[in-house]
Amino acid sequence: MEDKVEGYVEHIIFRNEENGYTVLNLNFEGNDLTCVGTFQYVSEGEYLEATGEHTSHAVYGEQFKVESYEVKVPQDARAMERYLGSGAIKGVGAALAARIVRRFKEDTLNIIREEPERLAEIKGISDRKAHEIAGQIAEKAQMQDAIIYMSQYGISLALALKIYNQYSDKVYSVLRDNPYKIAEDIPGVGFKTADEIASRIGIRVDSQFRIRSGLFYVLTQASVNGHIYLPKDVLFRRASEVLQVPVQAMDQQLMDMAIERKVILKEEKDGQEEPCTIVYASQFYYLELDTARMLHDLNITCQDDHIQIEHRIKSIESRENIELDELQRQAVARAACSGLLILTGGPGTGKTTTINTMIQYFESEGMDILLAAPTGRAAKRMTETTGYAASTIHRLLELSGSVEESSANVTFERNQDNPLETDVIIIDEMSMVDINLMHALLLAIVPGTRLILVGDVNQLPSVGPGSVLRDMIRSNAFKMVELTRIFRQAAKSDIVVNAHKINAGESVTLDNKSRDFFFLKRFDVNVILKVIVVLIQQKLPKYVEADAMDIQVLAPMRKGALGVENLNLVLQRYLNSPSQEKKEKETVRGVFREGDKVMQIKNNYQMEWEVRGANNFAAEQGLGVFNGDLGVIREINSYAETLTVEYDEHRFVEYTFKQLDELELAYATTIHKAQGSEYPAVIIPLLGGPRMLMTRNLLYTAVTRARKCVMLVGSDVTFQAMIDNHKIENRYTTLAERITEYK
Ligand SMILES: Nc1ncnc2c1ncn2[C@@H]1O[C@H](COP(=O)(O)OP(=O)(O)OP(=O)(O)O)[C@@H](O)[C@H]1O
Repeated sequence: MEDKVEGYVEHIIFRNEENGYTVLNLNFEGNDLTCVGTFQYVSEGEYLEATGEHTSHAVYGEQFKVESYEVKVPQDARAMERYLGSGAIKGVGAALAARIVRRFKEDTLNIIREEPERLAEIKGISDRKAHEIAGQIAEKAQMQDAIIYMSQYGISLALALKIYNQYSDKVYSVLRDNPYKIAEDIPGVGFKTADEIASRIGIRVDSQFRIRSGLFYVLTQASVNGHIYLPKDVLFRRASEVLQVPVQAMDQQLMDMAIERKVILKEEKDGQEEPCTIVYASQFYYLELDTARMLHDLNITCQDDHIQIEHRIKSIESRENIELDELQRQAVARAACSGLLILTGGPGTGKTTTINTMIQYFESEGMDILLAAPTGRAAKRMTETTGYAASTIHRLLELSGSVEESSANVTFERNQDNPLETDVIIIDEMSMVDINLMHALLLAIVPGTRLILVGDVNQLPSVGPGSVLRDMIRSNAFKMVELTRIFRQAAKSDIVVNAHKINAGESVTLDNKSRDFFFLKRFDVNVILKVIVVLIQQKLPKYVEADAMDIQVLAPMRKGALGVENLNLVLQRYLNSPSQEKKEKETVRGVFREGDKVMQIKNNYQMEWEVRGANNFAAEQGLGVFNGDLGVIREINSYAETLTVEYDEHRFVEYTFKQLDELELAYATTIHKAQGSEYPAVIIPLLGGPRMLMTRNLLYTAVTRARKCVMLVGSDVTFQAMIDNHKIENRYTTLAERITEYK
């Protein structure tokens, strides 16, 4: 039976800001009642009239299930006092609320609204404060109305608050005229969300705003897949699928967007006979253009005495007791007299040895050198192999403000106004650097500084848009040394030798006579899973003298029986099975358990870590956990709602349960995620997969992640098919063209 109750919101016990589900205490004339329901907007101290049903809950006892409710303007003096003094109005506490109401009685709210200056009659309230209080009350009412208005179009409370904060009272006209604007203005809101809202509001499918927003959405989506632009016909075709609107309706809108400089249109040959129109989101066009210009400005050749350079290199060789090969020597000499140099080569071709000699060279010249790499793990490896401190590029540029990385709106303290003060900058793992990061890096480098870019162009391209290293090489505009010889030391390793074979498209002998490269032919998913467990639990740790946790499974895909998600479930079950002693935390994406291997999946420069000494004292503290960092869950505390992970070098990081979306199980990871990292042993399950994905450079990247042992498990047919699939991911980029225009 339906009932009505009314009273003040005494206390909000629980609230889900996403869907508005709320449990609160309602107080009416001294009696407390627990109410449960969906409240779009509610705050403590408000007076509610609710319709619903009295129920009895087994654990929580008497409750009122709210069907609908109305927020009432407080009518009597007591209600007003409670409302004002609830803490909802900044600067007004219970005592001040009591004084205000004592003076104005039932007229309090009317007076605040109509003649706010009269509040100043009360001791302790200045004219300014009086207006502030009135402003807050008006604002609250306005916000409440706006949220209720938005809720009729299915807009969640959390989103409604964001929208309101962006537009305040203009929210009505924005939603009525062009709801697609929210996709442009509010971070985290995409075309799809805006489109759903628009359809509920009744915006026409062929509205010009919808078409424009859809075109822009398709361009943005393309950049998520690495592209800088799209050919116009590809853009129209994809937009037509998304919007379900014929291509003919799009030309006019695209022209308008070009006039507004939201997009840039260019005629480009794009590898074809006839030039075709290509479309950039403006931001990307200028990213490439500026990057090309800055690269051009850095690319100066200094006049140096070649004989002296050779002499200096020789003395380093004799001091270090090495003999560089001709190309390595050329690389060092070129680095000495060029503003910009690219050094490439596969595994074991002597890149690190060359970098080390360059460092020695510049040091002997008294120059300052900075080393950096795109990921935390790559930077750590660079530090280990060179013996000099290397940082991430983000850290080098002193990322500020935002927790998020790799998006265009990240800001850096180091930029054109505050450039890096150094003579030489060496960047490793250049293949992973996307156009945003390259642009940011170049902004912080003044011409005259030497920039040395080191990488292996056959690795997978950057996750973010662009293919900077490949395009720079393709432009032929910069000095480059490509190391090709595999050194004797490295040639003993079949990992290195086979990686080069894979890269050259040659067959690899799979007779398991190797000491570090094995192929276990298995064709049944369950058998493969079992083999992987045995390898990690029993065989590999001893073989490579490492902990089971350091053996990394690398899979091509996330989905499927041999995808990362399923592998992690299986491996968690076997390698860290549930037990009384291990606490667990359930999340939407599965269970985390003490002892689990996990990975941080985004850069978080604000996250605190500490190295714990005796008695758990913090012996050292610092900031920053990076995308790809691997650790082990040491403690789950369900009272404090925290989960503690131990990362390399005994760094402990405490996550609140709310931050757990930054973590993922990491017994297995994708090959893409492993880029820039190395592990003592890797296991690569291979059993079919989409041709688009199963490429030569994916296999090459996976194999080159292993230091001591590669263990492939699965089908040799898939393995060979990957070697044969030399389809380099075709990215729509024009950095090479822009560079050439500067030549
Ligand atoms: N000029 C040289 N003479 C003799 N040995 C060399 C020379 N240059 C490098 N090496 C040896 O070859 C092996 C590979 O070299 P290095 O580690 O520099 O290559 P790399 O390209 O950085 O390899 P990776 O990418 O696999 O780390 C090492 O054992 C190194 O000592």
